[in-house]
Amino acid sequence: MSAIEIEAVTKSYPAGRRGSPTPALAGVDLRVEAGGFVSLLGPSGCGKTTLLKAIDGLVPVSGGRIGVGGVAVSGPGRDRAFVFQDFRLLPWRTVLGNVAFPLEGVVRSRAERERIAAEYVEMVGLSEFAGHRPHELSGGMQQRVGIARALAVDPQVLLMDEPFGALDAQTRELMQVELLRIWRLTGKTIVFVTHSVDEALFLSQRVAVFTPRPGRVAAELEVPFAYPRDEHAVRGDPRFTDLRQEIWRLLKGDTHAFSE
Ligand SMILES: Nc1ncnc2c1ncn2[C@@H]1O[C@H](COP(=O)(O)OP(=O)(O)OP(=O)(O)O)[C@@H](O)[C@H]1O
Repeated sequence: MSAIEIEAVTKSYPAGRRGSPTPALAGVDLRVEAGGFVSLLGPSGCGKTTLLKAIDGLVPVSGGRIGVGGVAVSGPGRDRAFVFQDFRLLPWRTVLGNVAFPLEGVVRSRAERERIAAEYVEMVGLSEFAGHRPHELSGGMQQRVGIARALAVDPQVLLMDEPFGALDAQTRELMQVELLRIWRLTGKTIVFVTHSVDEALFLSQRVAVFTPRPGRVAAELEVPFAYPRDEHAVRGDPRFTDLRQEIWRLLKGDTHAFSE
């Protein structure tokens, strides 16, 4: 069964006081199977974040339909959680307090909230830092907190918007390996927005390449490497090079790929 079904989704942002409406999405069709890992790649401004927010129910679509777990999305819900590029942690709260935050209003007992939060803090390898505040952590550690916070409500779907975009190259690679470990451990469905072709190919089972704005899916490519993936083996595989070239060809606007 598909966890996420996106059918003919369009989105146009209303005109500001002087401008005209901005068409952001122009008929997106995409399915993500339960437990699947799909990356969205596309030129800047093609509507990737808009689509992710629409799946989260933060942005209403103008047309078409989005279903999650067989239910039409009409607003945010605990079956979906968002991971932001800029972490968005509460600076006055500890690591444990940040991860426990989304459980407020869901789990009555504070002790129980902290028990659940501690479980996810451990999952992302930060138990030692549970009492630290965000400013005492590196960027990679802060994003681990962001991931633990997203997992804390036990969502079906993780929506990740360039989550490693603000990290240095070495930390980014470590976080990619870490994310695959967590994905395999939890079985979540992941939709992952990135600007990095290599990151999309290393992480996901499928890559959806978008057209320039207003975006729609120009092509979907299956990534054939078995998990657990070894970075050096993947990068050294001739199929990696072929897929990489194919994606770059699409991103550079191969007219045939972008025509109807
Ligand atoms: N709240 C908004 N109001 C008006 N226009 C918006 C709003 N949010 C996004 N847009 C416009 O919609 C289009 C798609 O934006 P979006 O952020 O979804 O693209 P993106 O593919 O995620 O871009 P990037 O890769 O640069 O992050 C852009 O032209 C953007 O200016």
